[in-house]
Formats: sequence, C-alpha cells, structure tokens
Amino acid sequence: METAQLANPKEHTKENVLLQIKNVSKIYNGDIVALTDMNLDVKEGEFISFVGPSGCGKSTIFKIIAGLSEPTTGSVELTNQTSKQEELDRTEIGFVFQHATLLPWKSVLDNITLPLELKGVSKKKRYIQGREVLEMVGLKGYEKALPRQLSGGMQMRVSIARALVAKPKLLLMDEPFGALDEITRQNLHYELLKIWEKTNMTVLFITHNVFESVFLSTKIAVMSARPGRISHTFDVPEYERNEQFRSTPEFSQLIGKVSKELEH
Ligand SMILES: Nc1ncnc2c1ncn2[C@@H]1O[C@H](COP(=O)(O)OP(=O)(O)OP(=O)(O)O)[C@@H](O)[C@H]1O
Repeated sequence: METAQLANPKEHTKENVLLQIKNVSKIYNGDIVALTDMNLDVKEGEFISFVGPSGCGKSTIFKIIAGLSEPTTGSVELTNQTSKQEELDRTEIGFVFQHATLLPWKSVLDNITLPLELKGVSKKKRYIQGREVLEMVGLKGYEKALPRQLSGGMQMRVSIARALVAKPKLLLMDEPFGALDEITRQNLHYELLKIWEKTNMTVLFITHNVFESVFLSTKIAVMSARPGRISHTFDVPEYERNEQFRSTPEFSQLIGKVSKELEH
C-alpha cells in the first residue's frame, strides 16, 4: 500500500484565517433547528474533519459555506485579515459529494473538465488542465473511458479531479469515501493527503468514521446531536501519516477521545 510521508503536517497550516463561521444557526421550515450558535475559525491550509451523529447539520453547514443556503442567523465570513488579495471567493470552493455523480455519457476527461466547459474555457486549455488533475488522482490513461467502465473508487477519483480542476482554495468533501470498501478508502486517504500537501488547499471533510478523521486531519470538530453545534475540537498532533501510524498508541488514544466526545 502507498504511504504519504508528511513529515510535519502542521507546517502546511498558515496563520491566515480563511473563513469564520460566526454564531450560525439554521432553522428549516420555521421549526427544524438544524444548527444553533455554531462558531469556528478555519485557517488556510488546515484539514478539518467534522464528525457527529446523523442529522446534526454537517451537510447544512457545508451548504452555507458554499453559498448554496443562507444561515437563519449569524454568518460565514470570507474576509482575510492579513491580505485582501488572498481573500476567498465562493467560486474558489470545490465540492465533492458521497456519490460521484458523473455524467454517464461523457468520457472521464469530459466529466473532469465540465466545470471549465461551463465557464467557457476553450477545449484545448481545459484538456491540458484536465490531464494534469487526472494524473494527480492516479488515472492517467483513462481519459477516454466512460464512468460505467470504472470501479467505485476510480469514479470517486474522477469526482475529486473534477473538483480540483478549477484549482479551488477550499475543498468541501461531504462523506466522499462513505460508500467505498476499506482498502479503496485507505488508498484514497493517501492520495488525498498527497494532493492536499501538493496544492496547499484547505480541506473540510465530513465523515462518520472516527479512524478516518484522526488519520486525515489537522483538526477534528465534533458536533452534537440536533440542534447541531461544535461541542469540542481536537488538534491532531504532528505525525507521519503512514501505515505504522495506524497502530501507534497516539492514534488509538485520539480515537478514544473523539469517540467519547461523540457519546455525549
Ligand atoms: N431542505 C431541508 N428542509 C427541511 N429540513 C432539512 C433540510 N435539509 C436538512 N434538513 C434537516 O436538518 C437536519 C440536519 O440535516 P443535515 O443533512 O445537515 O445533517 P447531517 O449531519 O449532514 O446528516 P447525515 O450525517 O445523516 O448526512 C436534519 O434533521 C434534516 O432532516
């Protein structure tokens, strides 16, 4: 199995605050309180996992961050405190969902480059960018394949590549590996960490899998049951993310702490 040697994942995180979730609440249809008083600062380069019981508002906060839904009260601010030029624009946010949602009649390369096609980028230019990300997700040579010719894990790689093609500063991943088998999931962990390291992106990641959250993240935000809010955040200490890490006492201890917090 591949390994990602991230000697010091913390070095990846800068001090710039990329976005601030400020006192966000969300009430659907006047009476379903999905989120209440949620607060979090996200720094540039962080990899934050959100874990919490079903229905605690994880997808809701992602939709609000992406601008697909409005908070009932509070705000998500994209103001950069240190540099206006580095401010996050909502068009620089990529989204990956649990299901790959590929267009079955389009080739892998055409699926990946769809966001650029919609922006009116020329075919030549978008194919150059498409091939670049295709290589990044380990699918070089599959340009002309159709989605049905790919395994579930490969389809997820295509979906990730489609989110990466527009070079997002922030990547929102809503349970992207939830439907995959364990081996495929672990391989994709390494791929994702390599991409994260290479691109300097900030990643927000929803998962029900505590192991996955500890392995991938620099920070874990545990959410409480509905109405959802962040009950606790855990900073993940520096470590090399490789196969050995999964069997260290530090890994097990953190899993224990996060799991305990989830039981509250
Ligand atoms: N468009 C909507 N209209 C009404 N209620 C909604 C809507 N979207 C979500 N909800 C409700 O808001 C709550 C939070 O939903 P959300 O999908 O954000 O939770 P989640 O933590 O992502 O859940 P899961 O882990 O099961 O995916 C749930 O009770 C859900 O039924």
